[in-house]
Amino acid sequence: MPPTIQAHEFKAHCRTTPKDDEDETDVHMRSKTRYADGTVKLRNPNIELMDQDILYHVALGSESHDLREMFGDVKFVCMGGTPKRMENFAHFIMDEIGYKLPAGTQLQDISEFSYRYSMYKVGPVLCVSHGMGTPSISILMHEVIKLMYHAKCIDPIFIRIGTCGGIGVDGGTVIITEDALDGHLRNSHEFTILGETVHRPAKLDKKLARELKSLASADDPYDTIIGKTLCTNDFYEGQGRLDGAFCEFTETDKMNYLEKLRDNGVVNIEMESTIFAALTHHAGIKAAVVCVVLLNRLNGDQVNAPKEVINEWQQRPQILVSRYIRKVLAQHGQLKSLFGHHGSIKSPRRFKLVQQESQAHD
Ligand SMILES: O=P(O)(O)O[C@@H]1C[C@H](O)[C@@H](CO)O1
Ligand SMILES: O=c1cc[nH]c(=O)[nH]1
Repeated sequence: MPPTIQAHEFKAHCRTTPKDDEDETDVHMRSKTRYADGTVKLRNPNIELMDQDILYHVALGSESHDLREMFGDVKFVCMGGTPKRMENFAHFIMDEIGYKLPAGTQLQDISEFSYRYSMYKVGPVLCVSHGMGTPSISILMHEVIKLMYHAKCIDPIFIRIGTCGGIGVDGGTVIITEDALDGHLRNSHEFTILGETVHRPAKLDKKLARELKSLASADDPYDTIIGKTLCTNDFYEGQGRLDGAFCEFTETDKMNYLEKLRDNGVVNIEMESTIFAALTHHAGIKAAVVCVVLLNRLNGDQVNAPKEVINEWQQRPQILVSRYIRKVLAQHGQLKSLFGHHGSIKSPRRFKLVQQESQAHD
């Protein structure tokens, strides 16, 4: 049984959140979120007092599984909305980093029996689906951050691979988030904890964003840009769409709003970036968000690109992230088979074959 913790003790333990306008230096943050050997330290003293920690929504537990043995080598946690995208990414990254599964085995959905999220592990890369919106990704992230702690992972890097609507940006463009903004254009995420409003900075790693951008190739038949991302709690009214079940504003209101976003440097809209940035920053985890644009919202609301086109677009953030993973592994002499110089990519055609294979296994 977990120990009982008095409310005032709990508050004293947990009230480490900086105020709105405060920030923490990297050194201060590191001492809060890392042990001396670089393994993840939780900002919650209750967990280590518990006999076991059940990561219910990913169907894992600190006593039922040897989490250190299973996940201790994880360096990159890649997440995206759908189970299929993350399964495809797992197959793709396996090929890209030359990772070989033990003979006679195939990739398995580790969280299959949670019936909530999907999780695949390819050597140092964990590929997890997070569902749609803040509540879904928030639950997943608490459990995955705890997983990093139980597994004693060293300095893991989290990357969200998503889709979004563009503001003055065409479908197929890849956008790396510079700052994640909430619906009030604040660079923070608003939590309600014990009935109180708490803001945590929605900070992503700027250096990582620049590094990802540097891996875009002049030969890519699409643009890769960096900009601000608006995060909303809804796809329809929350993103100023006229085509939801309800709409109580005019097209002019909508366009004025989108123009205002553009004037504030917002280039895309999605639904997870502020919570993703806030939780990773609070955990001292380096993180980035890379999304592909499905439509230019200045031209409409409906996602009407053909399925095959959308499928090809969704591979683009994955290609960029795989270049980054390959580069880091190569720097550490951990790339099992190097094909071409680091940062080079396989052709999209080859990726398609990998996807078809994985679909054939469905
Ligand atoms: O990662 P995905 O493609 O799920 O991200 C965006 C934001 C919402 O989750 C969803 C809305 O269609 O797509
Ligand atoms: O317009 C869009 C497209 C994808 N995801 C979003 O949240 N919005």
